[in-house]
Amino acid sequence: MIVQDFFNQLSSHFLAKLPFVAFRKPNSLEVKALLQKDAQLHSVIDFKESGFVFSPFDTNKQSVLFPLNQCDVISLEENFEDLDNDNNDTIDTEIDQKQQHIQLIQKGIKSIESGTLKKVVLSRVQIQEFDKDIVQLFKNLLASYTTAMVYCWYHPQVGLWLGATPETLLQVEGKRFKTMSLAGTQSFSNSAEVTWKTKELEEQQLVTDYIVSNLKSSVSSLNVGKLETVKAGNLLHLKTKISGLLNPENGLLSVINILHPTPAVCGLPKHTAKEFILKNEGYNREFYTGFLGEINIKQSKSRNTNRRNVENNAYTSIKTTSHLFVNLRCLQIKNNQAHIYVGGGITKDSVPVQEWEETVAKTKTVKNLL
Ligand SMILES: C=C(O[C@H]1C=CC=C(C(=O)O)[C@@H]1O)C(=O)O
Repeated sequence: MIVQDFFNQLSSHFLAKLPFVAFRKPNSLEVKALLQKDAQLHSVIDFKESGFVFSPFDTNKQSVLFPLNQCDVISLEENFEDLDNDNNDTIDTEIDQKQQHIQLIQKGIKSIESGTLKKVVLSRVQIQEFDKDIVQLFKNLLASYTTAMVYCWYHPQVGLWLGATPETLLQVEGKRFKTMSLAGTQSFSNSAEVTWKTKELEEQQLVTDYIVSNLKSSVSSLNVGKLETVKAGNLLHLKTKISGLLNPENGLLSVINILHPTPAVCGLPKHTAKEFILKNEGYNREFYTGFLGEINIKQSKSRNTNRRNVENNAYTSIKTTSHLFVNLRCLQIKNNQAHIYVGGGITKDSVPVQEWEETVAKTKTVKNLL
């Protein structure tokens, strides 16, 4: 498909107030869009549906589905130029927000010191004027973040969200699954030498341990990779890849229930942290730190694509795949304003002002493109 046609279709769908999602998975050239044919709001019932899911942080609330059989699917292969948007290095001067967020972090630390809470991820929303073209903003995200899941999601009854997230929640192909423990943040300073402090190493280890111990009884051949440093925009994170085979009795829903929300976006113990967040953050996260992506998509896989082995091409198999991402580094556009959502993991060793600065650095992922 021609680039201009693809984006024109997104624009007309948006103008017609019809639901759509356009996205590009990490390190891929394919930008795909599901254009729902009518404006109906579909909910996910049991994660056995096929289509694109958009789920909130609070799973007591509704997860939205764009059912594959109700959508036109279009796609595009394009190498978007890396624009390197390091300009616009604005310093956040919202003093009220700063004091308020620091107080929230201090409350979190106090609660960790005096109770059962080990870690809590505390966040805020930063609002700024926005009156530009949505499709252009999506193109800028595509050009800037080639290793992230970049998306633009719209439903007239729910809202308009865009983001460039570095975090996979769950990838399933047949019985094979992959997930990751992603936590700990520092700014990227162009140096090959990266050192991590104990606070970040421990914060990320808590996430890895949680995922591994909770998945153990539902999977086999569990493999925990080496600790890596990964770059996401202007930030670095610690990451551990985790993979294995799902036990036959475990469907997508049961694994999502184990993983979401992970201590990378909620905390530990999960329920105490979630309660603390819902009671103290003072705003509604909505879909920030929820998850999004395709579920139960049938894909044909050729076992051998070597042309000399033509007879092997007969062994093409159909696999069901799902790929869900945690909704981070995202924003919502409402009434000509951009609502940018950012947070960070708080532990007993957190320094409130540094945690504030981390959230400021995280806003830049999307703020620099507005
Ligand atoms: C909650 C966010 O990031 C999570 C993912 C990576 C690193 C994080 C951290 O260092 O705190 C967070 O756990 C966010 O970006 O809003």
